[in-house]
Amino acid sequence: MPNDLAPLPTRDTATHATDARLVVRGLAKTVPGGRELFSGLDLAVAGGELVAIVGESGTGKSTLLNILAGLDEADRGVVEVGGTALGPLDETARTTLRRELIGFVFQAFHILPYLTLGQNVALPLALVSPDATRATSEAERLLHAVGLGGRAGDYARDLSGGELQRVAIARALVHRPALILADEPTGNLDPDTAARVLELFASAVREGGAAAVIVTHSPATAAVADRVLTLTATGLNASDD
Ligand SMILES: Nc1ncnc2c1ncn2[C@@H]1O[C@H](COP(=O)(O)OP(=O)(O)OP(=O)(O)O)[C@@H](O)[C@H]1O
Repeated sequence: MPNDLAPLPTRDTATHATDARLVVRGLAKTVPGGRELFSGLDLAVAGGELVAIVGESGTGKSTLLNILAGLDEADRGVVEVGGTALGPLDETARTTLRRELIGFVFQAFHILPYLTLGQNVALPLALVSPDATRATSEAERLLHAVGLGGRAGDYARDLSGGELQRVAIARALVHRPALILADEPTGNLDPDTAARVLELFASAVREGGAAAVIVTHSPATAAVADRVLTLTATGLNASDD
């Protein structure tokens, strides 16, 4: 599949020893009340690699995803996406980076109810590419892939929770982001649909060369990942199973 999106920002080779699309170093976060969610967390995710993060409720998985997205701040540490450190960026530059380099499947990143499914899915690509025809056709292709072929003209306000989740997955993939962040991406789907959508998600990540981080409680979702890491107060640990 062609990819004529803008090139990733130039990498500072002096500080990047790997080809990781996502690099996290020494991340620390203490929440009000004094509880430490993580202390000195390190993570590198390569292009085409899918990492699942699991862990008990309240260990900070969603908070970590928000920090990786530049939506929340760590107390210490560095997050680099596509070779660019988020910390020094102002809010405008962070928004631009998020738009160009990150695809989200978050509950909070709502599908817009008064746009059609096609418009919702095309939006991230339309924002970074002048080729509206391509954005429309890519959106239709991805809607078909998530089982919503022929529904591009329907309004998002009329969809079920599981249908909306599939639209969110299509929307996260459409602009071929460097990094895909997903929070329980199949949480509202029946097992068969979840398996199909996960398969699409995993092959889009591998073929498109994105780095993907998925937070999940679902063993079936974790099973498609290349690495499963468990978040505890001491950091991210490789899972035994
Ligand atoms: N800004 C904040 N102020 C106070 N507490 C916070 C803040 N952000 C996160 N927390 C707390 O940090 C903990 C981690 O929350 P988070 O939602 O990241 O956990 P999680 O591992 O994703 O949990 P779950 O699996 O239940 O979704 C929770 O106890 C939450 O209340």
